[in-house]
Amino acid sequence: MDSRLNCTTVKEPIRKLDNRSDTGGNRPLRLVVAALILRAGEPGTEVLVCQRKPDQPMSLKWEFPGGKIEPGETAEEALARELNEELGIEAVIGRRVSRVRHKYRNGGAIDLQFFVVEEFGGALENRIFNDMRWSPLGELMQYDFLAADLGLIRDLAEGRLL
Ligand SMILES: Nc1nc2c([nH]c(=O)n2[C@H]2C[C@H](O)[C@@H](COP(=O)(O)OP(=O)(O)OP(=O)(O)O)O2)c(=O)[nH]1
Repeated sequence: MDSRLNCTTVKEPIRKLDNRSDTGGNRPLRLVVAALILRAGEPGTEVLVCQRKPDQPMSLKWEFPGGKIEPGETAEEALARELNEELGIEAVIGRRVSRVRHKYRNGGAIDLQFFVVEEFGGALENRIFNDMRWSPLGELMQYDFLAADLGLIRDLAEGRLL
């Protein structure tokens, strides 16, 4: 009997299981907050969209500014801190409009909450993004957004959320 063959047949399912856990199975859920920063545009509302840098994971994808909640922070505190770090503004965090859970193939699972920001102090400054633009809500589908954002993007573009 060929024991090496047995070894191979036993190993294969184990490798498959390991891959499956890479998709988020046993990694901690990351709590993330992001902002829909709105302004009155012509003819309708515009929202700030940001592009990830070429050297970041999920490079050049578009997202909303924000990041992970740190221990001891509320969602609103975390978002205000991230917006200050990323854009140099003092944001007034408004109502939460959406919450989704998503599993990324290599990055584990995230719990993502979106808040509206209609007021902020200071001048917007791009500190970390590859690009940043004001987009009319109806044009959001033209950007290559992160997968977790796609449901929200569709709702915003079709006027169902705001
Ligand atoms: N800020 C933000 N993050 C988002 C959005 N959609 C979405 O899936 N994410 C994901 C990307 C990241 O995995 C995570 C946010 O983490 P982060 O901003 O603190 O750090 P990061 O991109 O360097 O990610 P990481 O490598 O540290 O996990 O949430 C979004 O609209 N805005």
